[in-house]
Amino acid sequence: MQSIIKIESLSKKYKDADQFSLNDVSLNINEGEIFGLLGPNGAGKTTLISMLCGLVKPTSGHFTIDDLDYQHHSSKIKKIIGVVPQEYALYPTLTARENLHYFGSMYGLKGSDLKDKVIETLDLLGLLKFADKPVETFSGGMKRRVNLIAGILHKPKVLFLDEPTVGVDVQSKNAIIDYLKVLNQNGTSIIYTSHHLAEAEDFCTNIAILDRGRIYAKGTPSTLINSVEDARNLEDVFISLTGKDLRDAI
Ligand SMILES: Nc1ncnc2c1ncn2[C@@H]1O[C@H](COP(=O)(O)OP(=O)(O)OP(=O)(O)O)[C@@H](O)[C@H]1O
Repeated sequence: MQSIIKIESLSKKYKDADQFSLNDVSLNINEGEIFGLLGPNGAGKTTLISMLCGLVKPTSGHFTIDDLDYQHHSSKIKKIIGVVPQEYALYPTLTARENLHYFGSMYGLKGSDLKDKVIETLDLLGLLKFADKPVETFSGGMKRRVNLIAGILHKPKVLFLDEPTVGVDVQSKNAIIDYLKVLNQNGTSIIYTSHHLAEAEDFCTNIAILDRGRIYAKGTPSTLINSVEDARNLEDVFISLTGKDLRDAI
């Protein structure tokens, strides 16, 4: 299988921080995968995704996306990736349609291509009848779905999602996961973070468990479960690897 992302010894130490938030991480992600980055609060998941999306500069190390070196081809990389951030990246007073036309045009879409794509995806995610309502009137689950559409209008080859189902009800979660599965079947490689271990167990083809800026384990969900004695599910693996201590820190 062909690698879509190759990460070599990637590290990040934020300005004025005492410790590395990501420490010497190396990882290969294959084309066509749904790859889950799991870990406790503060493990380094957002830091890793933010570096891969070009939002945070690595302190050291190297990575390529679709064989494009991030140091020399960042603008080419930006064209082939989609990013769905943890925080809503939407204009609250604009309608869903206006928000999506704005984000689509930023990716170079225009005319009937953009108009039709917005209608099609709003419909697929159950939002077409709310297309002309301001996003500030939407529930959390509806905002999450618009946030997702904003990241995929340009049909990215690689899609990064940071906790795409946080704070939503089961119905919205299922709509989001089902839509992501369709995107993946149509050729988009997916890298996502989540705290929903049962969701990740069902959804991901491969998983890396991070803690304290390092990768503790990686493999398919079933390989990881079989590698830990008496583990019944991914949550047992997670607790066995990362322990029960709270990760409160400021
Ligand atoms: N801009 C920043 N400046 C300084 N430290 C930061 C910054 N962003 C994150 N950190 C620190 O880096 C570490 C990793 O944070 P990160 O947000 O990547 O973890 P995470 O696994 O995504 O956590 P969560 O599950 O809570 O979202 C934490 O200790 C955090 O406090």
